[in-house]
Amino acid sequence: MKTDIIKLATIAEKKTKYIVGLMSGTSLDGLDIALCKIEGAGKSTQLTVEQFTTIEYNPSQKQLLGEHASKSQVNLKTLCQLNAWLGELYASLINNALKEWQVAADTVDLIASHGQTLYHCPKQAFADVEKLNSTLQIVDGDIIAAKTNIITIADFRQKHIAKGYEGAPLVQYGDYLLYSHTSIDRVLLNIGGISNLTYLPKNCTLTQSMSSDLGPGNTLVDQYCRHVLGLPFDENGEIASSGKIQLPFLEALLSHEFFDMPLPKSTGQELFNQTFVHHALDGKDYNHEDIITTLTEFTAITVANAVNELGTTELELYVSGGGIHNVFLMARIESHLNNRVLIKDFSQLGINPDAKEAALFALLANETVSGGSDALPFSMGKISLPT
Ligand SMILES: Nc1ncnc2c1ncn2[C@@H]1O[C@H](COP(=O)(O)OP(=O)(O)OP(=O)(O)O)[C@@H](O)[C@H]1O
Ligand SMILES: CC(=O)N[C@H]1[C@@H]2OC[C@@H](O2)[C@@H](O)[C@@H]1O[C@H](C)C(=O)O
Repeated sequence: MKTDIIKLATIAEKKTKYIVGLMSGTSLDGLDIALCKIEGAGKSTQLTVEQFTTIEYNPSQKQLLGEHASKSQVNLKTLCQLNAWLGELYASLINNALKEWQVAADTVDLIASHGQTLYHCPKQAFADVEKLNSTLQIVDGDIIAAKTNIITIADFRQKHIAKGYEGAPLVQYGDYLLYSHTSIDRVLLNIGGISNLTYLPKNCTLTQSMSSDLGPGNTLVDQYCRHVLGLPFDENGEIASSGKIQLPFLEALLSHEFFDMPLPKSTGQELFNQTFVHHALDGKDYNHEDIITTLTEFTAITVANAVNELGTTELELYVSGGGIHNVFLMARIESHLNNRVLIKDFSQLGINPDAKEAALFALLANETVSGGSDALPFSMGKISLPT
């Protein structure tokens, strides 16, 4: 036991660390594994993604996760089993990836595990939750640590809650440390299941930067494709390109009170789901294409509105997340930005956009172990030891 603590103290002093970051997002598509080389800490951090893979969940795994994610009622027994089973699954996927990359486990300093969000409950969006923000990510760090023999830091969002925030987005910290610029205003947009952005005004401090969720990214189209059309998603936005925008439906979607709340805020599929779409449809019988086109336009408008409301005229906008592959969505965002903002691919910042979120958690683990309070105001994540 003490040897693990001494090892952790040695790791904390290392100038260069190898940290495996893990992320499984709200799309429930698979586990992202990023082996990151991290030099330094705080504002002098340099992060390189050395290896990256996404291991897609198989259909029965997706179904099991889907049955528990964002549901107000679940089977408690299977939830309990899921927590342990995901730990076993993650550990075996990490061990396999390291083997494939020919990386010895004892050269990896830490694993940083986000876990699977099952429920996200910020108090400002839930009338029945008067006093507390709460969020729940499962996958037990002890199982990952014991089965990989690597010290694991997991469950990053609870400290954010404990410090009075909503538990999300956490991306602000990584974006600020890695990408803030002395003379350029930057916006880093991520379009995953839920969309979010980080605003980094030129030469900003952490408190002058801001991250917020913006609303549904791909999740409503994904859910419609999956449940109604039997497709995983709208490949390249082809269905959206073939339909018409239905204005009454669009207006009903945009009338959700989340969009009246000021930034920063956070959300999830607890609010933006099939039931929300059903209410917005209000019994109208549009064809599938029109529904998908309108849902995609809804995402484009909410994203572009948030960027426009920042009030910055000259900025660099970098985009990551699976939504970048949706050609129709990206064209509509550009159009709602009045084509005055140059949209850049996140890879121009030197990182594979698909690896960005997994790398963020590697960076947060690095701060927890080696950071000073001059960089981030508090540590995040709980430490699990292998022995
Ligand atoms: N070729 C493609 N064409 C259109 N959409 C795509 C394509 N590839 C991925 N996507 C979209 O991207 C989604 C996955 O995005 P991503 O992996 O960024 O989400 P996530 O990380 O799970 O979500 P979050 O960031 O909310 O946690 C898919 O579900 C799909 O909607
Ligand atoms: C509760 C939760 O898991 N939120 C995720 C989700 O996926 C995107 C958006 O909603 C974001 O707020 C967050 O993830 C990113 C990585 C974050 O915390 O910055």
